[in-house]
Amino acid sequence: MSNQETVLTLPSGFTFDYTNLYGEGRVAQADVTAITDRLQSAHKAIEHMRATGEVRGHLSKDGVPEKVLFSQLPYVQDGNLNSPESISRLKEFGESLRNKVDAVITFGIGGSYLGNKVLFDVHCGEFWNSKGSEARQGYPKLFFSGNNIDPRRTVELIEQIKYEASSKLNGNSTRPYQVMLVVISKSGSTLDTMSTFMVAYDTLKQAAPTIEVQVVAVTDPIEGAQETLLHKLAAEESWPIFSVPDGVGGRFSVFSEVGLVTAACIGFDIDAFLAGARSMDEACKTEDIWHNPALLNAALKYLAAENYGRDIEVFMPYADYLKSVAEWYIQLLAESLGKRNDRTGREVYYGRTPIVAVGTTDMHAQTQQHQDGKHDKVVQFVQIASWYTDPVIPDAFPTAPKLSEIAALQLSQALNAAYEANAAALISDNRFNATFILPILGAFHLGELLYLLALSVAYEGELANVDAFDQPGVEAYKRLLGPKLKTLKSNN
Ligand SMILES: O=P(O)(O)OC[C@H]1O[C@H](O)[C@H](O)[C@@H](O)[C@@H]1O
Repeated sequence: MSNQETVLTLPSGFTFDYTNLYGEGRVAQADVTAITDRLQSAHKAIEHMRATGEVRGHLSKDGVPEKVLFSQLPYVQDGNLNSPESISRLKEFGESLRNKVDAVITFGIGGSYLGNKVLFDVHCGEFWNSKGSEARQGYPKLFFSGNNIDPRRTVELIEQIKYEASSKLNGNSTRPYQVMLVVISKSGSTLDTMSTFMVAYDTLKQAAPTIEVQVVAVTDPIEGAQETLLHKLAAEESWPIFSVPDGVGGRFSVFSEVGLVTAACIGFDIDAFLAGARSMDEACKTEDIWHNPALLNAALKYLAAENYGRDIEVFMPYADYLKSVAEWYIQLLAESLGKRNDRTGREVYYGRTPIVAVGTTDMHAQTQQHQDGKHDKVVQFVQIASWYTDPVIPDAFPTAPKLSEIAALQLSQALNAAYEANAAALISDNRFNATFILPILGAFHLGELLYLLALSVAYEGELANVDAFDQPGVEAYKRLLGPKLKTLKSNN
């Protein structure tokens, strides 16, 4: 098989290069041919999911049939979860913060955090909060909390906000420092999120009049007997509410108001992001596996695990600001596919253990294991084809020949050479790897990438016959944790 046939490039330029995953000694043509019928059934099942929201065998936490609606999110239409009206409301919300709100703290964990962090990293980078308001185009600083119950960081974040509110950093402003707490929880009562939120809310409220606190809630909008605690609280306190819609699990919610609220707070291009997701969804409507990136990715990873024992997936972008995509993917892969039972109830212990890595960073840390450890991994690279800024390495020390050797190269050339060398070294010992290539690092291609991965696990759930949309395993510790907290409180 020639190289050309193992690279799938979409009209947008988004590319899936699976040269080092498919062919002689790798996942073979015969492996794919052997599951032709199952690929077709998987495709039909996903078409059915798109059209109706129904996924065979999927039950909610309460054991009742539940729709799966994430594939509707890229389509902004009246009557859809994302409608022209809801998107306008988000944009107006974002605009209303400009030059008015100094800092936003979003509280959330799992699906209520990971996607938001991706949008923040890609749009804002590392230094957003150190920039002046003008460089942020009037959008607020943005901090994350609730992603752990860490006492030290929680206190340090609050101290930082108080420090920022001091007149020195507040541009000697006479008005109070405006802080917006965005509390995100689908279930509305997650310990990590709510405990840190309550600490911050209470402490920052006490800093009045130097600090003024507003709260926005993002939660399941359902009312009545099943209303979430956060929804009830928001209604009582008159906090604005955005929705984590029914049928959209946390790990798929970056395309819903969960991710889009954060996007609005920082001026991230919501339209381009959803357009990218939409464009990927369109590309994945063909049943021809060789032209459908999500089906192809799912099939190759499934076969690599089942037929070749490659049941660890190292997700390794060559870009600092995509590390959070790897972290987001951890939850997506682990909660969707890590299943004890298949849909018939048979014990299968399915799934691939996800690992976060970053190139080139982890070439100096993990690569030893990838190259010489067990043959049990697929390394999934992500590469950026073209960078907005790309300095040339200067010949700063001409008397040092070793350094002069790399002078005149652009940083991206050095980065790409390192990636290519890593991929080639791995495959030279039959260590499976594949690469997603984004033409540039921006909202559209990010939407393509995240949506591809989300749809891919939906396909793989079908191939492995597991429910990709539940997470019963996380209930085990929760059943122990609740009583533990009660005992602690009664002993205090
Ligand atoms: O959004 P929340 O209801 O607060 O849930 C946050 C997270 O909680 C649990 O850990 C679930 O396993 C995750 O799927 C979820 O994303």
